[in-house]
Amino acid sequence: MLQVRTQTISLSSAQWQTLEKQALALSRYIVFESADQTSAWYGFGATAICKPANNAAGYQKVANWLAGLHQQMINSINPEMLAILGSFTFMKIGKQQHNDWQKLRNGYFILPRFLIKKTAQKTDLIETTEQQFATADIVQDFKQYLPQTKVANNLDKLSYYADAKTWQRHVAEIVQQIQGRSTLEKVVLARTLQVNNEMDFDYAKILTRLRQKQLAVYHLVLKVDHQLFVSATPERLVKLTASVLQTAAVAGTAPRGVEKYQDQALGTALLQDKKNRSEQQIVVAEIKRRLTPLTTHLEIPDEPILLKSQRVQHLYTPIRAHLAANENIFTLIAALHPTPALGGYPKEAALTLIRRWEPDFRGLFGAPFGYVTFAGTGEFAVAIRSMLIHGQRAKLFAGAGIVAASDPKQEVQETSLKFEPMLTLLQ
Ligand SMILES: C=C(O[C@@H]1C=C(C(=O)O)C=C[C@H]1O)C(=O)O
Repeated sequence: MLQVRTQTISLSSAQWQTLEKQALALSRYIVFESADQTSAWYGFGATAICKPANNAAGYQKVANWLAGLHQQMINSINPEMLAILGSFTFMKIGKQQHNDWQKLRNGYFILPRFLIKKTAQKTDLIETTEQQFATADIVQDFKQYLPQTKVANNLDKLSYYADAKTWQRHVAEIVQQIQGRSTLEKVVLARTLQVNNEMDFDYAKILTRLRQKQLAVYHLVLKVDHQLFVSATPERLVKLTASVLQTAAVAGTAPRGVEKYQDQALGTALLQDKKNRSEQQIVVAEIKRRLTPLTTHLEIPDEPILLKSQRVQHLYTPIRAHLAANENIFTLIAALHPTPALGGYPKEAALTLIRRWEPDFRGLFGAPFGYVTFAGTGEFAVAIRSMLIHGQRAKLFAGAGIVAASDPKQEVQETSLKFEPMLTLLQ
């Protein structure tokens, strides 16, 4: 049996800061803040957990788990008020490469013990339990549940390690393969930057900087035991409200300009650049092909526009459609992930090259991270601009789309730029 209750609450920003410090002392804490910053979910602790396993059956496993939770629910609440949150993995890969990701290696979904749902209008606290509620008062229960924390005052002393030379050679190898194989068009290759600290990283400070420094992007956080995964991504995989879905083709990258005129010039050049346009067109065409059997009223604009975040801008095509009967958010994710924005084209050939040439297992990097309500609505972002931290070590991930016309040196620069959102949270 599953018991649920909710209450509208109000939290000052000072109370929120204290609350998040306490949350980070829990063994599980999860955050999904939408890119427009008008809605957010926060999950504290866990009433139930599902590890999807990193293969295609994982989507169905989470769908079944959610349906089972729904059946056990004995009281009736608005099903939009209750959600599971979590992440799938980027892809299936050999066992030995899972080490770094520990409990996250197969993906991780949580029915939180307490949830906070924030919208522009109100903030709600939601409690779930498989037992009886501890007290009659939900706020009292929440306070008792949160651990008391000691405040760490860590002075960071950082060192960096990235093997950009080797990666550049791998990019050159892939460019050659694409040029030599008429069927292979694009491969997204990622690299990592390791940042070591003399002290443990201060997780609360990192999340404070995430809100201060990374604007107009999704904020994704998943803490399990001592590991913290963080992403500040501009990229939506899918949002489903009632029966309307929204997704996007995001690919092709240019820096932001310091001055407005520079920024506009860089944006215009990106919109006119043949290599970047073809990189992005591959994504648009493939999303269209994959969504056609699952949807009706598919709307795709002819021309991309620009999607700007703090340090980079991308070519961006917003896509809308109506969901066909019998489809749901899980079948959408299964069809869409990974789009050629993160995998490549054709998908299987690209994934084979990623397995062969990437030094690190992607884990949750580039994976679908999001929430699904008990009404079946929800949203998943693509967890790029992300890192995995464990105590004194942080591993940052960044990838770039490689096509026949790619210059390996430029791809190194592009991925360096894509490390910055996470670097600014550490420095
Ligand atoms: C893979 C990343 O980004 C993706 C690749 C892009 C590109 O190749 O231009 C642009 C946006 C994202 O779809 C990343 O940021 O790590």
